[in-house]
Amino acid sequence: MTPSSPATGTAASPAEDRAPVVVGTPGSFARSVLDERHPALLERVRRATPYPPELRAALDGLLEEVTEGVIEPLDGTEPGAGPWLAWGGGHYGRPWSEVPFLWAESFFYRKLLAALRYFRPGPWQGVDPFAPMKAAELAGGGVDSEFAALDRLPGDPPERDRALLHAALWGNRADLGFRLSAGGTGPGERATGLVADDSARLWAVLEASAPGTVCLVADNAGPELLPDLVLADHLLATGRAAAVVLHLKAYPYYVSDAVTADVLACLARTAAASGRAAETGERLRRALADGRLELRAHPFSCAPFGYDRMPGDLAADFASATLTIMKGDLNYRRLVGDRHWPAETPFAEATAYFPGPVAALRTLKSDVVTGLEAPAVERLEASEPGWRTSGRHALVQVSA
Ligand SMILES: O=P(O)(O)OC[C@@]1(O)O[C@H](CO)[C@@H](O)[C@@H]1O
Repeated sequence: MTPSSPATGTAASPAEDRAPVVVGTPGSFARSVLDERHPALLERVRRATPYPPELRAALDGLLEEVTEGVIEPLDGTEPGAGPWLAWGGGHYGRPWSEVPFLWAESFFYRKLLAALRYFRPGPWQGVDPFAPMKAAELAGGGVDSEFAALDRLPGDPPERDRALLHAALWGNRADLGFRLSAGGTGPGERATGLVADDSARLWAVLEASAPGTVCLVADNAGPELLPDLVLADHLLATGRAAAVVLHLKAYPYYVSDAVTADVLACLARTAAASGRAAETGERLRRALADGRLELRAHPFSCAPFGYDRMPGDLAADFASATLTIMKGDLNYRRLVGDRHWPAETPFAEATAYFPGPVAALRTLKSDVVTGLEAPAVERLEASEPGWRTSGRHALVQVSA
C-alpha cells in the first residue's frame, strides 16, 4: 500500500496552528490509552490464549518497550516492514507519547501482531489474538436482546429507519478497547439526544438519486457489526442502495475491529437465531452470494493516517458511492483528522477533501470533534467534563 504521500506527522500543515495533532500529552486521554490501555491489552491477550514461550517473551518485550522504552522499528525480516520504515520516519527512537497518537496506536497494534507471528508462515499465522474476546461478546446475551428487538421494530417506515440507524449508531458503544481502562466497565449510561443530528440529510442523500452503491466503513465486530449488517440489509431492502460495499480491516486492529471472519461469525449467529434476525441473516447471505453485499479489506484500513492521505483506488471507491457511511470513533478521527479542532469547526470543512458524500455515525470516545453548535459545547463543558471521551454521547453528521 502506498499512501498518496509519506507522512511523518511532523510536517507543517495549514491546519496545524488551528488544530494541533493529538499526541500523548501528560494528563490527556491519549496518554491514558498509551499508559493504561495498551499494557492492559497485552495482559488480556496473554491471558486469553496459551501462547508458547517465545511468543510470550515477545509480548513481554513489547510491554517493556511501551512502558519504559522508545519506539523501535519492526524487525527487518517482518513481512510488510518496509512501508512502516518509510511511514515512521522521525518517530523511531522517540517515546510513544511524543508522536502522533493515531500513528502510535496503529503501530502498537502492528507490533502486537508481529510479536504473535500473525504475518509469518507457521502455526500462528493468521490467528486473531482478539478472537476469544470477540467470540465472548458475540455469544453474550446482549446480542439475543438485540435480535428480540428486531421482532418489535416499528411498522411506520420513518420510525423503522430511525430505529435501525440508531441501532447502528449506538452499537458503536460496543468497543472492547473501552473495557480496558478506568475500571473496565465500558461506557457510561447513554445520553438522550445526539450532539449533532443530520439523520434527515442522510436519508435525503440516499433518496436523491437512483439506487447506487453505499460504502459502509465498518468499525467493531459482534454487537456493533450486527446492527451495521442489519442497516446494510435495510438499505438494500428499501431500495436506498442497489449494492453495499462493506469495508473491513485488513488485519486485527484496535482490539475489536471487524475483519472478514467477524462478518461470517455474525452470519452464523443469525443462522442460529429465529424470527427477523434469522430472516435478515438469510437475506444477507444471499446478498453476499450474489454480489449486492461486497466485502473489501483495503490495506489502508490499518494505516496510521487520516483518510486525507488515502490512495487513489480507495478514493475512487468512495467517489463512486452515493454515500459513504463511516462508523465509529477511530474512523471519525481518521475522517476529520486526529486533531484538537475547535468543536465548532464545520464538519464539511474538516471533510472537504473527501471525494464524495460522507456521513459519520459515531459515539464520542476521544478528544476529536467537529460540527457542534457553540451553545451545546458550552453546556457540555460546564456540565460534564468527560463528555468527549465517555462514550455517552453520539452524533450523525453528513457532508454532501
Ligand atoms: O473506533 P471505535 O471502536 O469507536 O473507538 C476506538 C477507540 O476506543 O480507540 C481509541 C483508544 O484506543 C479511542 O480514540 C477510540 O475511542
